[in-house]
Amino acid sequence: MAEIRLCKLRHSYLANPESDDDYALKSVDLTWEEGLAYALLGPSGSGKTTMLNILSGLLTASEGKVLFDGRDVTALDARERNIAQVFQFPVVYETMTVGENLAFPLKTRNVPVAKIRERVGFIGEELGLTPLLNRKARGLSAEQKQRISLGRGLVREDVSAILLDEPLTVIDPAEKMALRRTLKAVQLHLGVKLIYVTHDQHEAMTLADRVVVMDNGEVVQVGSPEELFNNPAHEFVGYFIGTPGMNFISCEVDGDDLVVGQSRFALNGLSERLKAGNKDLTFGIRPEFVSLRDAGAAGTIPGSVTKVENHGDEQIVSVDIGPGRMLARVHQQVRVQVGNTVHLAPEPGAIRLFENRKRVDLPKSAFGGAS
Ligand SMILES: Nc1ncnc2c1ncn2[C@@H]1O[C@H](COP(=O)(O)OP(=O)(O)OP(=O)(O)O)[C@@H](O)[C@H]1O
Repeated sequence: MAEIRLCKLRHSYLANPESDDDYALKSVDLTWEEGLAYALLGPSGSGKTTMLNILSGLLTASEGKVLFDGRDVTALDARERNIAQVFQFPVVYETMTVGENLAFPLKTRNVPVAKIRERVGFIGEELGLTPLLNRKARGLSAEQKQRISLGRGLVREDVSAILLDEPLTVIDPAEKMALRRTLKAVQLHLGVKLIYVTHDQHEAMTLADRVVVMDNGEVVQVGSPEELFNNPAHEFVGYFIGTPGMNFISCEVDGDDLVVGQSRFALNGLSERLKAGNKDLTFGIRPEFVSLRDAGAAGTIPGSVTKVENHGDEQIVSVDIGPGRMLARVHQQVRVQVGNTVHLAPEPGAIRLFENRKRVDLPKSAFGGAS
């Protein structure tokens, strides 16, 4: 399986682009490693499909190169790149049997009959299609048809990567989980590079080894699901990943402290460095790492509860702390009501600081208690 590199890639759908705003993709440099499952995650219009189509060869980028194992394939079409693509709507031949559908990409490449039989049997088994091999595709469910689409890509031993563009969109909710599990199992078993486009963070986080987060035509961060959750490189990632997303509160440096709402956090000698830069600082903490205290203490921020949302065994508590709102995700047994005054205690090791929306690299011991 090939390593894929995108070098200085830019794409505009306009004939004469003038500013950055005219580009659907703005300068992307990215390496897709062998054998890993990737999710391409971002909101609508962020450039995911554009990137996928450039990878597959359906679209030629306005600028830049696509390299497969160092070979320049920028000018080659999808077939010459050995890329298989699975779209939102399954692409199957309705009048053919499932087995004939799976065999089709091999027949058109004149693969010997015995080999075709072997590969169709193998892939049918991998995708749970064996009992359906002799059935006509017509009348099968969308989920079964999407398995066939996937199988038509996987059946070729020389396939460089399988690109999937929101493949679960038309699948019945009850069947989504099963297909996602099959995808993950097949990817692990066959070691094929999988690139999966989605705007659903849950899908991305459960399926991928690496998530490529896109916003407004740019790659904002590439990382494992854990990295994106624990160390978002950019406020957008902190906000987009997580349910609910990360809390962001505007803050400032005063003397040796970081001031957040009415609280001061000792910065352990880092204030000079932060003062030296631009002052657009944001304090970030995930709701999962905020607990509630009845009384003020070092390391807490006072505020007034404005909303309590019940989520089964947990509740999301919304607290007005003056310069903004902070959410805490706490256990159902924590007793809290709208109007209560609470003291929010962010876990010091989980506090992140952002300067001009980008995360500041700080040692874990950066934050002391509040005073
Ligand atoms: N064929 C096209 N012609 C002109 N503009 C296009 C075309 N396809 C996409 N765009 C524009 O390029 C930008 C990126 O679109 P793209 O479809 O790549 O985003 P996306 O993240 O895949 O969004 P979605 O999740 O809605 O499919 C958008 O502003 C979109 O309007």
